[in-house]
Amino acid sequence: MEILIPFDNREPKTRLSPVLNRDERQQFADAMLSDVLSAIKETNHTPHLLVTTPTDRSEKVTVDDRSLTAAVNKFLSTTKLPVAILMSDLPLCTPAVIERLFSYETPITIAPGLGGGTNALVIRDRSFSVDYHGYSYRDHCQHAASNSLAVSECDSRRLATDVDEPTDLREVVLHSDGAAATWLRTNGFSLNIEQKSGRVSVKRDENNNRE
Ligand SMILES: Nc1nc2c(ncn2[C@@H]2O[C@H](COP(=O)(O)OP(=O)(O)OP(=O)(O)O)[C@@H](O)[C@H]2O)c(=O)[nH]1
Ligand SMILES: C[C@H](OP(=O)(O)O)C(=O)O
Repeated sequence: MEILIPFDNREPKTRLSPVLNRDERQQFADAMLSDVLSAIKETNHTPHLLVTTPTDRSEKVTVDDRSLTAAVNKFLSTTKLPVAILMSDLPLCTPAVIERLFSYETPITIAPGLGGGTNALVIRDRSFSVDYHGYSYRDHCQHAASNSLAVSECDSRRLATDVDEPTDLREVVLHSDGAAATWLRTNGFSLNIEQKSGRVSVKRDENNNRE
């Protein structure tokens, strides 16, 4: 099956601005995309990048500079079904969880993100369209219900872990050895135990200042 991966690397991951400058956010977003593509390559599915600007990557590419929702819906209106949509900021994803995503037979499968987003979708019915941002998981479930489409939830920690905010970096360093984790380690990020709370966090080496 084709897996569409929307990717906009013009001004990516703005919520990581407190810890990464623009150049670093672009490198890190690109590393996360590499992890997602590496996982897909270990499956029989075919990646298809939906990008906002041309890319040198060797995968099948569609360039569309419209907003995320508009570009994905345009793609859905013309593509063959079923199709999957997988976000690029899921560096913990593995071939096994990608395969699991396809194991449900309902018209719609959704892997929700922590915080209410929609990290992955499998769409088998043409009456479905996307509406990203906010609590899009709930919106997508409601949209499916209003079209009488059954939904399966793919409940996966790895697919739920989208990297949006500085605290999410901890999950990457803890649970991955891929390109994004390597980028973080190379750029001075390591695990830390907070003295007061005993909670695990990441800290950045002082010699790796983001300025
Ligand atoms: N093609 C396309 N992809 C997008 C667009 N906006 C976001 N994406 C991709 O959609 C996925 C989820 O996006 P977000 O989590 O909001 O990531 P982001 O926009 O880079 O991060 P923030 O600036 O922090 O919101 C990622 O794979 C992004 O690269 C867009 O306008 N067009
Ligand atoms: C695209 C958006 O991502 P988030 O902002 O939740 O990471 C969503 O999943 O609706």
